[in-house]
Amino acid sequence: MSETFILSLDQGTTSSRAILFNHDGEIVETAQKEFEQFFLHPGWVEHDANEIWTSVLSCISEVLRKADIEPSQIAGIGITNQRETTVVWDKNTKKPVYKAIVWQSRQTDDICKELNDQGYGDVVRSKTGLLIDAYFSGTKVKWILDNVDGAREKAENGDLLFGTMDTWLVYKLSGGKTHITDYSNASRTLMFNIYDLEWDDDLLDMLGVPKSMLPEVRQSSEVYAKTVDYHFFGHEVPIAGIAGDQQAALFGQACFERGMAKNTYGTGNFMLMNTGEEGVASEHGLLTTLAWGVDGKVEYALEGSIFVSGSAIQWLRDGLKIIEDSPQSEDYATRVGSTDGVYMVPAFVGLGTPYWDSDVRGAFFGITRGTSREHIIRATLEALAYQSKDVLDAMIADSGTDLKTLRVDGGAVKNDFLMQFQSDILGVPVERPVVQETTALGAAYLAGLAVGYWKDKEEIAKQWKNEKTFQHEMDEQTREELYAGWKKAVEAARVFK
Ligand SMILES: Nc1ncnc2c1ncn2[C@@H]1O[C@H](COP(=O)(O)OP(=O)(O)O)[C@@H](O)[C@H]1O
Ligand SMILES: O=P(O)(O)OC[C@H](O)CO
Repeated sequence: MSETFILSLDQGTTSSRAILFNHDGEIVETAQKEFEQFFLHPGWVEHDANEIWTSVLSCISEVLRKADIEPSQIAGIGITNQRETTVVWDKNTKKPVYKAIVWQSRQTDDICKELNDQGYGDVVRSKTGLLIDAYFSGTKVKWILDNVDGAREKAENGDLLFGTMDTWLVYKLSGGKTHITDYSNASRTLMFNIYDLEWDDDLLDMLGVPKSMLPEVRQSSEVYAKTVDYHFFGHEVPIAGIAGDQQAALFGQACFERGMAKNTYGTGNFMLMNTGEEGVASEHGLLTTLAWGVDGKVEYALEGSIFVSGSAIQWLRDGLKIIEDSPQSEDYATRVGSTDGVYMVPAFVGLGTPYWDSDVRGAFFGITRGTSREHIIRATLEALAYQSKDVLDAMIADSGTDLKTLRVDGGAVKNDFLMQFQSDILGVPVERPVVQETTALGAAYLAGLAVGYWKDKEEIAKQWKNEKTFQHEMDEQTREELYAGWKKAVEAARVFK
């Protein structure tokens, strides 16, 4: 019999990927396609859901062609996705009624302010583990129903469906037969009660969203549907795993024990700590979220969400044009011994954890006549590490446990300077795994468990391999002084609004 593989579809903020994994959890082949970002107004970010769908299809055919395998050799498909990004479509035409509103988009800030002023904050927090912020899907659905001609009426007639990208892709792959999501994605919508594990009528009333729009919520590892055959040249492949990308990365990093944590450095930065079968309510600006539903039970995580990290490096490249590509940031940063007191606060779309301040904007501090391109670049990289220190401090305070090591992944972890500085500023070792595509790997594992490709979580945990550990070398006094400077810079940026 020929070898079989798991196909993982990673639908991210800036690109879609298809990655084939083998039984050892190794990458066999990858395909990637970027798609357009629409910035209609300052602070708005939108995607074309149809373009996303075609980008995924083209990645699937490319990966099969490059790996030279038959669709019958795919044992299962796992899907992982940029979370919260919201698409609403008409079930009769199967076409979106508006662009997909991206997680980063701030177009619902006013709706959020109004809901907060009406005093809904506490009830939202106690039911969803989130706070009322434009980041989450709920107010994005409301915005579409309020602003697209005829949308509310159609929604009330039961003609419109809502989904995050996982839901949209399963719907398309199944030929419009299956309208589902998983616990991890549902927990980011602002409409799902993470303790009762049900869509919440009070929250739906608050937002004016009809229940008929919502997908059925399923486990993160089970067979939901089969692909309609024409996408896979005559073969029906089981779609067997779904998780939001950050929860999938937690799974791919094998953080199965309570207290284990990972940090992903992509467009934004997301640190998640597994808190087991107990949802821990945060008092320090973290989110409580569902990690996954596997084997009939759900597990929870504490999460710190930072909106801008790798995208600040992209801004150095595309906005300031002072580097040609992201990896070059490391060359420049290491040409100077320090930033000479320069700090950068990358609050391009406000600040997430732990500040939750949507009005603050980015800033540089401490600039002198001697400040060079190298200092500016180094300060931007260091800001990524300081933001993660803010989150880790909140996590330690909320969970009451110190972190032994931090597992890292995402595009920017290839930057050794950043990883070393991260370890120095946190005062904990940073572990970079061999397979850094942990998001895709996590989704592959979830699908593989459902179809019996892997036996259990123990087998998966054994596959995790460390590529490099960054040990902290900075003395405590320097760490404290540097971090105190960051705190001052953030506070100063928050004053300037
Ligand atoms: N060597 C590097 N140093 C710093 N940042 C990097 C480096 N390589 C990639 N990045 C940043 O990582 C991000 C891409 O990471 P990725 O995980 O692919 O993001 P996403 O899934 O959010 O689209 C980009 O913002 C890019 O600027
Ligand atoms: O697409 P990424 O990797 O930037 O992840 C986006 C997050 O899921 C947003 O919550």
